Amino acid sequence: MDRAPPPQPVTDRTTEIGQLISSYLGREKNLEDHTIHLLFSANRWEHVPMMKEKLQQGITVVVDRYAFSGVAFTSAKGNFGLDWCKQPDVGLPKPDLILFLQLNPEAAAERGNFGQERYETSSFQEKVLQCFYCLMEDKTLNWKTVDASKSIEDLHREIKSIAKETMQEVQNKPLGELWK
Ligand SMILES: Nc1ncnc2c1ncn2[C@@H]1O[C@H](COP(=O)(O)OP(=O)(O)O)[C@@H](O)[C@H]1O
Ligand SMILES: Cc1cn([C@H]2C[C@H](O)[C@@H](COP(=O)(O)OP(=O)(O)O)O2)c(=O)[nH]c1=O
Ligand SMILES: [Mg+2]
Repeated sequence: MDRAPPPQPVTDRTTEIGQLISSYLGREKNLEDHTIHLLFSANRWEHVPMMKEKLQQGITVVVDRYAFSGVAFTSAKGNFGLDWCKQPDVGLPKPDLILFLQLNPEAAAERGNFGQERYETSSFQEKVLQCFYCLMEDKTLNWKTVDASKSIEDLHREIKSIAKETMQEVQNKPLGELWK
């Protein structure tokens, strides 16, 4: 059996920055668009020492969303250049694999937990999706798309297999820096 630690979510809503983000997403607090973008990035940077420590110990780090959501969500607002959006996250630990779980919006809506928070509207999500497609054109990153309409068990099996393959491939490679 694998004894991997539980995945670390990044948006971590427990830090002071995370609490600001959480109240913004819950519409309790309004923040200017540049400000929230930088807070999301800061919330990643505050985890970098811990991530590097784990990686140095040979632990595989699994991150939910990461800088790609940062760029996709802010650039979907329409008044931000892609370069500006990427800049605060330049130099973060570079992922060896980025899994994009593809699911059509109707199926996603049926799964519940949709529509409460800021950004959770179909029209905005459609713009975010286009921004993700744009990010996926970057061939210096190892994007893999998986079909998320499968059952949790089948999806788990597929992801585990891709992850194991990647772990083999990169075990002797140095850690890279994102977008550098
Ligand atoms: N492959 C799957 N098949 C069926 N239901 C799923 C699958 N993956 C997630 N779910 C369910 O869909 C809901 C939303 O999933 P989640 O991963 O939390 O999405 P998000 O991060 O986009 O909010 C949860 O109730 C979860 O149990
Ligand atoms: C990580 C990140 C998420 N987001 C958005 C995507 C989500 O709408 C929201 C919260 O993300 P998250 O806390 O990962 O929740 P979930 O995946 O369960 O919806 O914040 C950004 O706008 N920028 C970011 O840098
Ligand atoms: Mg999520």
